[in-house]
Amino acid sequence: MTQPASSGDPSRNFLSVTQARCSILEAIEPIKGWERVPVRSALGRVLAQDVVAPCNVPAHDNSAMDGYAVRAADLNAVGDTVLHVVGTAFAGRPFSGIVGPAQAVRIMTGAAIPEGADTIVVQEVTRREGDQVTVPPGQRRGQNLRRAGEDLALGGVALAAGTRCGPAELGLIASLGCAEVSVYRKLRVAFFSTGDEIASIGRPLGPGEVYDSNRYTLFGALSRLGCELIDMGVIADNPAALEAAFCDASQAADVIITSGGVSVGEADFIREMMSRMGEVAFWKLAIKPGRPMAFGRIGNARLFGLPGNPVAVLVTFYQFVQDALLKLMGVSPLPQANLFDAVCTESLRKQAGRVEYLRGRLDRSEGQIRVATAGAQGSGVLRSMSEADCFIVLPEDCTGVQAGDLVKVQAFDGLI
Ligand SMILES: Nc1nc2c(c(=O)[nH]1)N[C@H]1C(S)=C(S)[C@@H](COP(=O)(O)OP(=O)(O)OC[C@H]3O[C@@H](n4cnc5c(N)ncnc54)[C@H](O)[C@@H]3O)O[C@H]1N2
Ligand code: MOO
Repeated sequence: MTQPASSGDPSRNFLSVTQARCSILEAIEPIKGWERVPVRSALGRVLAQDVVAPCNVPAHDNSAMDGYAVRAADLNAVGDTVLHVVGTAFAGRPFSGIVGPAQAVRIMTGAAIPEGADTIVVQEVTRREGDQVTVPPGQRRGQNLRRAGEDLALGGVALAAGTRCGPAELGLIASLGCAEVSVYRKLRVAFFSTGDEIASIGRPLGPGEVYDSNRYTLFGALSRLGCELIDMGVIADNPAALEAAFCDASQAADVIITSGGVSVGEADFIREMMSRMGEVAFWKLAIKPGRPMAFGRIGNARLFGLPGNPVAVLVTFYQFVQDALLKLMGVSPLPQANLFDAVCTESLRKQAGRVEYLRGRLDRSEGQIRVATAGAQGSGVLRSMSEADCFIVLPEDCTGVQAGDLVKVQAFDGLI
């Protein structure tokens, strides 16, 4: 899809947030390369192949409780049963004999169920005298047993390709005895800031300059995703330097992310350069902040030209770029947007025709989820972004909110 040139009417040619998300996700496929890595190195990585269980987990029937392994057929339905204790089974040190009629084996949690036994009686209800144990009525055949393969069955898919590995997945892979897994190679992301006024940290600001914060927010967001970063620094509003940067980035990276220069100002020629060197599918969105955001490609590299305003960078990153990167990294299915209702404690002005993302703070006290804005909402105000714990998401058709109205919020937990 290529967005038509502006007709001069500012309300036209703005792509909706939903359309933009869909066309970005439709346009990209997971990268192809993968590698074998040791289990611990798989943290945060995406499985490129199913992990098929090479054994049962647990490997053998075992006891879920400390107690006695018995034969249900021996137990009296109404009165007590006295059994002869013939041995002990520890976790890792099984009882090697067979439990015969009227016999029991002392057993610990995790120990293999001895042959002949089919039921575990929990220690607390029994009475032990010498080598005899008294079992009360009311036991159920098969109780307190963990069956071989009840967690993961031999030959079954323990983890599907596309799963992003967290702590539970590392443990699960280890529980199968696997030392290595196949994961997609790391996504290579090149990023740079643009603008003559952008100064790198470490030197005093010149007249009219601002310190580059976008490369640091992007560094943080991309590092969390586990991308291989190619930080290309700050590129001035100079066509030759920009062209060289795009050329290098498109050869080295799967994805190029820039900030600044995508609006309509006289030094905003990033977008034109992107179109000349590659292809820009669209660049004007019905969103605030983040209205000028270019999506396209240069060569084989996907391209996200984010706006310069620091909060617009973060909003567009989390609403469009992050899921696109996850899809490229092989994640399937993509995480669901964590949207829920909250009572807005203040009135908010809103212009129809665009989705607005306000920085909010949630209050979950007193049995109700409430939200208020987290300070000044200008697109350059990073402080309120840092103090926020959610976005308040006001849909396109909303024309304002009264205090006490329900609004949709998107918590930063799991998103940022
Ligand atoms: N006539 C119009 N002007 C603007 C429009 C518009 O539609 N018509 N859109 C506004 C919106 S919305 C945004 S967002 C900005 C985005 O413009 P650019 O992507 O061209 O961004 P710049 O002009 O380069 O910078 C905007 C702002 O952000 C500061 N900035 C840029 N890079 C960084 C950085 N790496 N670290 C910190 N701060 C940065 C820059 O100094 C500017 O203040 O355009 C509006 N204008
Ligand atoms: O959309 Mo701009 O990103 O409002 O500041």
